[in-house]
Amino acid sequence: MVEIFYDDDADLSVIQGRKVAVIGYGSQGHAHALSLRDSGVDVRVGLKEGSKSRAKAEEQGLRVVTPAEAAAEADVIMILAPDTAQRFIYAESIAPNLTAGKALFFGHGFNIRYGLITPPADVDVAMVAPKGPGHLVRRQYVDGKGVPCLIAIEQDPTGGAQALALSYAKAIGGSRAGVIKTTFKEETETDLFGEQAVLCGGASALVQTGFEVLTEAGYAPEVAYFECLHELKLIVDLMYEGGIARMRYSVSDTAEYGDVTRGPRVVDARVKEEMKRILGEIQNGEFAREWVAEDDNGRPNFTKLQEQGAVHPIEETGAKLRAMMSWVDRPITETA
Ligand SMILES: NC(=O)C1=CN([C@@H]2O[C@H](COP(=O)(O)OP(=O)(O)OC[C@H]3O[C@@H](n4cnc5c(N)ncnc54)[C@H](OP(=O)(O)O)[C@@H]3O)[C@@H](O)[C@H]2O)C=CC1
Ligand SMILES: CC[C@](O)(C(C)=O)C(=O)O
Ligand SMILES: [Mg+2]
Ligand SMILES: [Mg+2]
Repeated sequence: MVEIFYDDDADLSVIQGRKVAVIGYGSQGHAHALSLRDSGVDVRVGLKEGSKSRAKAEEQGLRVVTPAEAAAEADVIMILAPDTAQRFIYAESIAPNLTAGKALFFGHGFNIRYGLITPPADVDVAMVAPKGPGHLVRRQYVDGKGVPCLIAIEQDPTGGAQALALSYAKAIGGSRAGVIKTTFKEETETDLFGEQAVLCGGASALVQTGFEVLTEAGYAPEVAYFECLHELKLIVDLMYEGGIARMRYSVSDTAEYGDVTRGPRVVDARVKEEMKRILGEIQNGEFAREWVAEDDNGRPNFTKLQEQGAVHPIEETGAKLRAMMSWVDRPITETA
């Protein structure tokens, strides 16, 4: 059984008594820094000279210093820069300032799990990993709700790492929804699997392929868009609120019969075998090696695939239709 913690299990004063550095001000960084600040925590943002994010962080009332200055001032250092940049930031700016008794925090376990960062034994190493995109982490916090978080403790020389991680999770709203204790290994491997096979990779490929099948068969792209993308959110909202059972309760019998008889033909045994291969590449480090090398080489393949995705016909159809729905096409947070 996993351990789940809620607001009453976490003491906000622990993180309020520390100085926190948030390195990076992107999707997660802005959400953590603003919500920590709003929870009464002494927070500074670490960004390199000339950073594109600096103006936004300052406009939003945060003090911005360099990553090295932030790491020197703070005793809790949360790295929320891209996973592939973290080992360089760590070596240049954090390691020289990581004195005994400080805490090094991560929002995802990639660099620890794959041995790209090796902190000294006399610092706490922990993770607070929200299970949702950073902009929604912030939106939920502002709305008085929260995105569930995972916490993990890799090193605990002070004996206080878990209380500190729970307190941090409370400050960003995580313990309103629930904080599950895991390990760096479990978080990293499941997170990568989820985003590749189901949440991002699986879902995008399913939507694009469904749209292609309908439009190639001569159906209107607008009808195909509503059917394969727009309505997906409405269906997933029902799953989110009450599980697959609630979704099946709400759709017609005709839809439910099609679901249980045709769904397994789309996601069949071959797809499951491919998902297992993808999990294997995550577990044996092959994906991490490929991604780090791709980034080191200037991301040629990634850039090509991003460009292909951006010009997929579903994007043009979607942009036109979303412009007609003011409540759909909006910034994802006030601060984004
Ligand atoms: N995106 C998400 O919702 C989730 C992310 N995570 C994890 O959170 C971490 C952060 O991810 P995410 O928020 O997507 O990251 P982003 O790609 O949004 O981070 C961009 C930010 O990092 C800054 N940055 C980039 N390079 C450096 C550098 N060398 N020194 C200092 N700052 C730098 C950028 O500055 P500039 O503007 O100057 O380029 C920008 O402020 C990762 O570990 C990720 O796996 C976990 C859960 C969900
Ligand atoms: C699903 C993608 C994610 O893992 C996340 C938002 O949780 C990420 O790395 O961005
Ligand atoms: Mg994730
Ligand atoms: Mg992820």
